[in-house]
Amino acid sequence: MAIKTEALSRIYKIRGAKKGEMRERVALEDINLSIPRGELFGLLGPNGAGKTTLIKILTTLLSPTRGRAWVAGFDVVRESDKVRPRINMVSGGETSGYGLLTVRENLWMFAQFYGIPSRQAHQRIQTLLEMIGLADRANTKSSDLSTGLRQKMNIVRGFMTDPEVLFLDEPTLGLDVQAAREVRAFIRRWMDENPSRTILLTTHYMQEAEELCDRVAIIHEGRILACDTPDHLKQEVQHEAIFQLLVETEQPLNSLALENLPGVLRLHHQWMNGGLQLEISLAEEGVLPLVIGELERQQAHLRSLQKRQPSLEDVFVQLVGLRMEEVERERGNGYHPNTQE
Ligand SMILES: Nc1ncnc2c1ncn2[C@@H]1O[C@H](COP(=O)(O)OP(=O)(O)OP(=O)(O)O)[C@@H](O)[C@H]1O
Repeated sequence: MAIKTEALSRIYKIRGAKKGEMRERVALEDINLSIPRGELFGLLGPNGAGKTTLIKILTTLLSPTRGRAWVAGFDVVRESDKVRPRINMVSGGETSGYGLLTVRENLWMFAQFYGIPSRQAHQRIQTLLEMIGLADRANTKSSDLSTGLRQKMNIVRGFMTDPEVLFLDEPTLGLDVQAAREVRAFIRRWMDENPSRTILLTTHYMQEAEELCDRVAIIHEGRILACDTPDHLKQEVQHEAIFQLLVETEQPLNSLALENLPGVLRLHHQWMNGGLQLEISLAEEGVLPLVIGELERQQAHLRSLQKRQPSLEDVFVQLVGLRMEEVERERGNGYHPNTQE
């Protein structure tokens, strides 16, 4: 196993409202994971689910409160000195390196920190810069790079040591569609080049988990709710018929009346492009005429109707009862600026 955890838990002590009062916040509870070598494993969950805490423990930056974890066969607490040379980590949105140095100089500096022999370092930097599409900016000061290009430099920094196990915490956070696509393609290519490489990636982008990961664990409030291949996870909701409807209406929609129709499993609605977009999960397709009838009764005019395949978002909703963005909104810390959607 590249990564293994047994009943791993982490509790933070936080100040309570009263003076001197300390409270406990459970960030991870009884996490049991077995990730074999060669797997690109995704941890999918909203902000605050415990993803970063888990990565910090596995990368020896934080101690667990209970339970044990092994990375590359070594205990992350007792043998942290053996774990560290075998791993690397990249976090989305981080700014590593010095702005005054060029891309190549920054990467060279990190190669020296990591102890990579000079000739090998030069070669790896060049190969990785070409692979990720940054070779033409090698001599640009990193402070002059856009967010996307700076993140590509960080990615090269993480991959440069050719780690046995690589941890990517939200690697495409805040990137535009094109940059995110290039970073994902780079990650997949790196994995395909060597079957013994392992990546644990965290994300709250459903599509990223679905597209990139061999297996995905859905994590919420410190617990793993489901863990399987994206296809197997989606099979759980495969029997549902999911429709996207765009309606025009002058008056507020009585969504409760729609939700209470027999056979309607879930309903989500939001204003979009001047109309109201409804996403509705039905026990079977035959329920659709009832929905359309109710919309007509409410004088909501149907502008478009589309059936769509179930996604990991539907799996999340089925497990948690809310969409991921609703969980994040409820937490009150807003939604990450999601430029990819
Ligand atoms: N140093 C800390 N002290 C107290 N509570 C913390 C600390 N770090 C994280 N937490 C809390 O632990 C829980 C899990 O946080 P964590 O950062 O691991 O989640 P996450 O899934 O990585 O989300 P994000 O993407 O927002 O970092 C949250 O409730 C968070 O507020």
